[in-house]
Amino acid sequence: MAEAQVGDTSALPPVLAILPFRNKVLLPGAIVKIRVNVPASVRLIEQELWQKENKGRFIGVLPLHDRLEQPKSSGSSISTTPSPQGTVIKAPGEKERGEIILSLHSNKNGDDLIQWHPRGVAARALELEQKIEKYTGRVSYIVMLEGWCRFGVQELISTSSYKSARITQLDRNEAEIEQAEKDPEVQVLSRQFKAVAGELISLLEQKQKSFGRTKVILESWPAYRLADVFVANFEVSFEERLFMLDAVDLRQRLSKATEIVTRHLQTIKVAEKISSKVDGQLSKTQKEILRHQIRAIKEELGENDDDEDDVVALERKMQSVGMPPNVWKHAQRELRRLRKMQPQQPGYGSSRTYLELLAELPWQVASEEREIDLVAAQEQLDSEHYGLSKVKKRIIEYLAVRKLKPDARGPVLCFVGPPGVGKTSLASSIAGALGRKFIRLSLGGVKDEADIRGHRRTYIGSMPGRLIDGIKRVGVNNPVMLLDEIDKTGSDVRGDPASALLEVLDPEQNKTFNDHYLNVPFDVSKVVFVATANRVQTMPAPLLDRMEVIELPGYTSEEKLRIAMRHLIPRVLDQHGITDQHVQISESMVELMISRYTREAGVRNLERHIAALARAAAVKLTEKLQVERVARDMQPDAPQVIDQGQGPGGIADSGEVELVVEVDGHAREVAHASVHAEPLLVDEAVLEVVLGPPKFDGKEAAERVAIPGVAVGLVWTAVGGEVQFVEATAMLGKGELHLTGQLGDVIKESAQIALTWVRARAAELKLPEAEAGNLMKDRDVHIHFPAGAVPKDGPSAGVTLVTALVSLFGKKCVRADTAMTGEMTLRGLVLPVGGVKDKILAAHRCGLKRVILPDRNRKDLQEVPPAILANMEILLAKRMEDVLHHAFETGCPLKPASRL
Ligand SMILES: Nc1ncnc2c1ncn2[C@@H]1O[C@H](COP(=O)(O)OP(=O)(O)OP(=O)(O)O)[C@@H](O)[C@H]1O
Repeated sequence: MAEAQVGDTSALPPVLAILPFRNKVLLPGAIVKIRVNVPASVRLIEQELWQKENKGRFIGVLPLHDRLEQPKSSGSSISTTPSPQGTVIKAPGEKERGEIILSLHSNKNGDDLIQWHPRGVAARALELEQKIEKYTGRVSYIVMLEGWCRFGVQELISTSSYKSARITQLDRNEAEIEQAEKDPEVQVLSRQFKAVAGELISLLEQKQKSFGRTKVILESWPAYRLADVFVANFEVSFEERLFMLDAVDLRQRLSKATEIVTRHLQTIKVAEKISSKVDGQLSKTQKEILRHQIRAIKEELGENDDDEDDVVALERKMQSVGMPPNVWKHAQRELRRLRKMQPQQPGYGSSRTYLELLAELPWQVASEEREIDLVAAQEQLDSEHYGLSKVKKRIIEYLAVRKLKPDARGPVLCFVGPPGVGKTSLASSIAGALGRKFIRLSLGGVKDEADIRGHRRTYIGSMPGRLIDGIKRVGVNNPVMLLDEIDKTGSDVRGDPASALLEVLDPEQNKTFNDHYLNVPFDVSKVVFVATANRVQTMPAPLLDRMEVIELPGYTSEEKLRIAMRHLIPRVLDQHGITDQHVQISESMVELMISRYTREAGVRNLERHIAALARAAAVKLTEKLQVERVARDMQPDAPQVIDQGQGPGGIADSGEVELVVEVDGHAREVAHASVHAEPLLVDEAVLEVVLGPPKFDGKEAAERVAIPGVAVGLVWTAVGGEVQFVEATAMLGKGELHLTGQLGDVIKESAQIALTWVRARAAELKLPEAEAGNLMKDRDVHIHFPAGAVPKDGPSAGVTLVTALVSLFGKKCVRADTAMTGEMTLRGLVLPVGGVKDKILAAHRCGLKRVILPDRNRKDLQEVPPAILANMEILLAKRMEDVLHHAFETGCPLKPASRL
């Protein structure tokens, strides 16, 4: 026999024992688990279900209302029949559905009104479990009930134990259902219901991933049965459940179920939306809570740094600096990143430093440019610098152009000259004349492009380049920026700094200068660039091309004297807090300092020596102050007034009547002592004490060339010209040439040429016979360039080498006041050399009076200050014979080749 299915009404008895469901409804197909402990119901379960022979028996589950209002329906009728077993309540006829059977159900107060619903559901027990309380022995049951089919109550019979009802079966039999399902309306409604039910299942499946079985049921079960099951499983009101229970008509049931399921679906969707929002809010709140906790922990540990507040302050600062919009966007992105990080997190520090840089850069801040006053500028230049009239003229021209066209894209001024000639201070005077801030970037030794352009932030320890760093330090975007020692940048594997400089100096590109660290463009077009270099030869051509070179030659002794008297001494004394009342340096002493203590093109060392004298005077003054203090301390009885002549020692002579001991006592004490301190009178002895014995005495050349074999040459270095001695000596040997003094290849070759030339002309030069012979065969020649630690190279030592060798073998001394320079060919031609002006200045500094130059360097003499030319004898030579003719003290064996 086929097993009965839910809804199958064939096995239903006409009378069912009634289990009341208070305010609850069991629907067909639904499964509920209930605990039964009300005595009447317990008896029902025992008698109807617990007995073995009753297995599979149906009971009726009938909803029971609590204190419902009296139904308004006039058609409702209550019929209660007292019987020996109890009261019989007559239900209305089957047609009058929805009416309620009222019953008086007495509780303790005896006044509860309860109402039986006229329709219920027959149910079977799927599981049954008896529970007996341990102490009281009370019996209860756990019953799992399955709703089977709807019934209508015809008559409710109250017995002493529990109620039962005469019923009529309501759900249709199979044939009727088949018929009903053919109704197009039912079909549409079924489809609609299944569609929303399917949607609901899919949604729930996404959330719980365990609705596989439900889907199968959805596909295989008829819609009208599913409707009951779905509604049974939702939280719907009692009234709606009752409605479903009453909905025997399939159309009614399906449309109500569709409505309920749709509503449920909407509720789930809205709930999801809300919950996702709430989730977000929650996580924000959680973050806030975490932040509070971290702060509390830090406070507890005594590390209360208000990082968050700092970030807010940083943001505010960034807002106020007026970044361009694209930079501000970029900064905000970075700020968001920073906010997400903990201060301990790697990367926090670097991100913060980066943002601080963005906040500190002067995006909008500029020095207020004042109207350029050319007269004032000229006065300022004159007051700060002696001489240099050509340079000053060019600067004034430059300023004039800027005055007419402030954004003029003129070439970058580049001051070229030896150290200490005032390149840096001229640049700062330009800044003063323009009314702009001044910043100096030292580029000496910069080999890495990243030094100019910065390291990308991916590198650990990355930094902005010097340019951006300088702009940050100076705090304005239009300073005068000095690119100091621009010739000392060199390129290697780390890139070419010069190419980065090109971008900086190019007016087309520097509007959007891109520092690798900064990673956003910065406009450096308003910066006025000025460069300095010691020499132009080493500068890359494209860089040089963008500059206007202004040469600053070294100073003559006379100029140095003027500079010292007018500028250096007053400035240095002021820097040391003293005046010319404390130290007196006469012109003759400055001259001594220039000639005996310095050998430089500029005035840097001279300034240093003056500073040493100023320090000595300061010490003297301080000592005097101390003496006065000791003296005062020794007079406890005279705290207010020191009478003239009463005080011990120096105080008695001071003529002072006031003892100063107030708040600003020190300043007044200094002033007091100042007036009466003996000035330090600088004389030769003081110079020796303070500066040490003279480094140069002017006799050096005379002493060194006193032996044959020594000649004085002139060389050129990056820091200007220098005097260089060449020493040659001969000894028994195999005719070899030895060279020492850290010489380069070119200078070694020059020595070889010189020796060959002398050997070839031994007879012509009338060198002593024996010497000439030995020179050819068994003599080794050693040529040494003193200052062996300094590398030397270049061709211009040629004539000096020949002169030294001729002196050696001719046993004649070279004139002590003569220096020479020039490259020499094997045939004896003297070729021009570079750096003539610097070389002549060097000779002048060393007290040499005569300079022998290649004839073809004649034009270079125009560059030499006339004051120097006036004091020196310049001799020009076309051939080696001319040089030798000029060089020797006691006449040269060779006749000069040309008339000079
Ligand atoms: N013509 C001058 N008049 C007054 N002072 C001068 C003059 N020339 C140089 N000085 C002073 O000499 C000192 C050195 O000058 P500065 O530093 O400008 O030299 P520099 O040429 O820039 O040297 P470097 O190449 O080493 O940087 C400064 O104190 C400067 O004021």
